[in-house]
Amino acid sequence: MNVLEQIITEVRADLERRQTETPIEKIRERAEAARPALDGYAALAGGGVSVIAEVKRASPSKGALADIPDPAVLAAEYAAGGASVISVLTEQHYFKGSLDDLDAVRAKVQIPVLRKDFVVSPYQVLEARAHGADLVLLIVAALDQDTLVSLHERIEGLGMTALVEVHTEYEADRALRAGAKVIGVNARDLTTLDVDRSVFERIAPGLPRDVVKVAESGVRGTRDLIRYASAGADAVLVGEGVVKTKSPRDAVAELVTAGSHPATPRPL
Ligand SMILES: O=P(O)(O)OC[C@@H](O)[C@@H](O)c1c[nH]c2ccccc12
Repeated sequence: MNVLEQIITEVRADLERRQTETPIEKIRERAEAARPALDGYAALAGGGVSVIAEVKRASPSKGALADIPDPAVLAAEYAAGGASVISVLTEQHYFKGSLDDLDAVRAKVQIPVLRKDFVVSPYQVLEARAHGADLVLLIVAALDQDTLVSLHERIEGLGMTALVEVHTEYEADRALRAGAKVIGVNARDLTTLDVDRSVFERIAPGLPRDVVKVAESGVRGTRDLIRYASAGADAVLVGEGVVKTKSPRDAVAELVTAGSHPATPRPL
């Protein structure tokens, strides 16, 4: 089994436990009672390169990254630094996240929040909405085409935005066929965990204009952001590069500034 398959195996076991504890009807009720989702597409499509800042305690490639005793405090720092969206990892074994983290962040910030997990079932989509998510990650490599299409429909049907993650041209084609309007190109291969930033440069130019293009992984500073921006990125998703800094707010602000359009010259 590769890393992605290992993670998915545990995610399915966790999911089964939650499903026996809380029936889907209950989660559906909570999803319907939640405040309507914010517009994730609009948040990312705005001028310049938007920054999605991630609450990430650990990863399978790096192990522990940051303690993050209070994810709400970190998310507020990101928002103050100018992040457009906050990404919250909710996978518990490899990333040390939880739905409690999602709740805490949701209660704190006014900007859209992404549920970052290995979503394989409609139950997880309803859960995301019930916990206030505005965007949900779908990883093409983890899903067959029919499941991808149906999960994508459910996300959009609940008023949320799907961030559809790809790593190859073939996966990008599958994402487009599923109707993806926001596509994340992950520089990290989830089966080997290797990072290759040129993957974005290969795939992004082939995507339609109106698709929001998100460069995921490998942004360590403004140089990486500028490289992704010149290859057509509308947004970057940053985890390690912002969780590990002394001031996450300043780190995000620096990226936001580097990604903003050069000021239009004033007419004399
Ligand atoms: O920490 P980085 O290199 O900035 O990466 C962030 C993000 O792209 C990464 O966390 C990620 C991208 N796709 C995922 C899917 C599942 C879990 C995590 C991810």
